Amino acid sequence: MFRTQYCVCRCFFTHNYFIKEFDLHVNFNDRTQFVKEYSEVLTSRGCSNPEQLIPQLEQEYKRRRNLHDESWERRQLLAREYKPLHPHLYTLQASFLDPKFVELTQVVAKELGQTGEGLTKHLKDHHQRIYSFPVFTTQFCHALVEELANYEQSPLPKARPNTMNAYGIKLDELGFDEFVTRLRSDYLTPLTRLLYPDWGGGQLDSHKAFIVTYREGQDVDLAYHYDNAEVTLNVALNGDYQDGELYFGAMRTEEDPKTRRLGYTHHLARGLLHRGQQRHGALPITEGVRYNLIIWLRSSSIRNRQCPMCCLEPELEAVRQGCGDGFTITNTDVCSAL
Ligand SMILES: O=C(O)CCC(=O)C(=O)O
Ligand SMILES: [Fe+2]
Repeated sequence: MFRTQYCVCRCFFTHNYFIKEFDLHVNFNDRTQFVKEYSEVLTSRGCSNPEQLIPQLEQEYKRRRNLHDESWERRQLLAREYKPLHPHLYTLQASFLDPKFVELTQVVAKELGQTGEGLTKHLKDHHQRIYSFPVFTTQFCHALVEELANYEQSPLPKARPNTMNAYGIKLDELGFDEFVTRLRSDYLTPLTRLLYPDWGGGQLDSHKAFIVTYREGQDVDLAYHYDNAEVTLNVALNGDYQDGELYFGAMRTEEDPKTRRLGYTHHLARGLLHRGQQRHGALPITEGVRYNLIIWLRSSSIRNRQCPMCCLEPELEAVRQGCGDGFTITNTDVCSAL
């Protein structure tokens, strides 16, 4: 018997620590390495004493070490204690989806190909392999935002969605795991198989799904970055805010001239697909609150060969619960083989 275990790459514990005040990603092994490697650049960005940043880096290390176990515990707690405002939202139904999205995925699944009318009618090509299309009905988006606000206002614990966005909601913890898995396998995979075959688009086997929120007094923008994903879906869940556009640059492995950025304005209920390794960021909102659903779509067939964060062959560490960062190892299960 073979057993697949989900893993993280060990670089998660040492790489890509984001220092928001100085808009800098750093690697952190220990004090000496950090001071030696980053003092100069931090000083040039106005940091008077780089050593003062060490406690926050040590705290982030601890958060990362305990992340998967603590996340699993929060998930159990929320399942017991959280009272959903709209319980029906938690099971994906075709009626939540824009009929144009359903048609689009059916056209693609039937392999009518790139020239099929349903494809060109509903899928907008923004160049650089970035595509947008309708995803949900506006009624569904309104109800989901009400649900999210209900949870935000509850006294129950909330985790930051990822290492850069400090505010938002991890959807697996709130009970949306089945929902996102069905969305991924029944609707998104036909599209990603066609559009990103070279990024494992036909072999997506896990995801990390979260809501990012931007509001005055919390995060209002997001620094330029790449995702821990092969392909990313980003859906706008509301429209009552000002500004907050996305901008895209070059792929992570390519030179990135600042002059060649592609802008994108979110539209309520519309989704955007892009390669996770294409650099992007979000400009500040100037009014209101912005809620977006982000799904980092992952393919172990791609990432088991090269980690998208350290760019090396991943050094795997199994997680006890959940899907880790979507890497896998397959073990022979000795007990069941006996
Ligand atoms: O703010 C957005 O719409 C983009 C968020 C994003 O890029 C991310 O969370 O990885
Ligand atoms: Fe991103």
